[in-house]
Amino acid sequence: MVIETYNLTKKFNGKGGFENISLSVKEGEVFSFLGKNGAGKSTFIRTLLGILYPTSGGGLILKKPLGDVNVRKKIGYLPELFQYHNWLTGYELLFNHGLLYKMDKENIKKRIEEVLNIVGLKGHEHKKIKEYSKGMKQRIGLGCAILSDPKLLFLDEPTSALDPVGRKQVRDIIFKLKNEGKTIFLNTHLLSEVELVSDRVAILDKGIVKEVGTMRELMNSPILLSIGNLNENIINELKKFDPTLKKVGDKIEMYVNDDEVLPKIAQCVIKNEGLLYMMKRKENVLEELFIKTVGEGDER
Ligand SMILES: Nc1ncnc2c1ncn2[C@@H]1O[C@H](COP(=O)(O)OP(=O)(O)OP(=O)(O)O)[C@@H](O)[C@H]1O
Repeated sequence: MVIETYNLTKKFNGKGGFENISLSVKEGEVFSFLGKNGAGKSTFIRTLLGILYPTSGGGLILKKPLGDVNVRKKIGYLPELFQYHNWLTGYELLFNHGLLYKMDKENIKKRIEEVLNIVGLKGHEHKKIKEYSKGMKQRIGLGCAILSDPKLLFLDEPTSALDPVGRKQVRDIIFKLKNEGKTIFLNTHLLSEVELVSDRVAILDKGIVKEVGTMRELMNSPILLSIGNLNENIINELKKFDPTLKKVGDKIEMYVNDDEVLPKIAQCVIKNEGLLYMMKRKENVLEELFIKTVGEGDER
């Protein structure tokens, strides 16, 4: 495991923060922490990084106790609302970041070239950051986070402030990093991001983990089929797969939860000369689960 926590709790004078979080993150996975504003996501990352001292409980990062100074060099962190040094060029920002990591100068120069390609800023590195768009600023922030080639990356709301194009660019970088074998811990409140990039998700509500699982476990999304050219035989046979199937116009609509039955349904449709008009997963399942879990009330 790359991250393990045991009943980890951080409170501020008994309030806010998060409590009793026990979870583990495997090497190479994208693990997303999903929660409303104020749920405790940033406090959790900051506690894992050793910036905040836990109130109780503990954990391991890259097999070392939280706060271990040597581990910090192997971790990349893109904080929420990263403060950019607007007067520097992208290149200068990356270079200074490398010096902070105590990398040697030749290595920094070599790594900057790689990082500029990964974050898609090659050709823009000598512009001042004040001339960068929001998306470019977020990508140079990501560049800083990956400069030391860390095994583990913490990204705190990396796409919240971006337009759809900027979001896609950041998402593509996350995929690239995942393909390189990095482990990524992502904080977000954007459900669409979670659906697209995560292997596993935890839903955090007022500091408490309410759900955790793979996307498939959490979404367990039924599949909707619409079938026409009906006769009594086909309806009776399809009822075995979904006893609650409904007639809608001249077609039937039915739901199944298990992909394994799809070939059997296909055989039944073909045998009875039915016509398959639609087959799709039910949408917004994660949104429904999220709202059910955290409620529609205001943040705390
Ligand atoms: N330094 C602090 N002192 C006191 N309370 C704090 C401190 N930092 C966070 N909190 C409180 O802890 C709770 C969790 O805050 P946190 O910033 O971790 O939430 P979040 O899920 O990251 O939200 P957001 O998406 O708005 O950043 C909030 O109630 C917040 O007010």
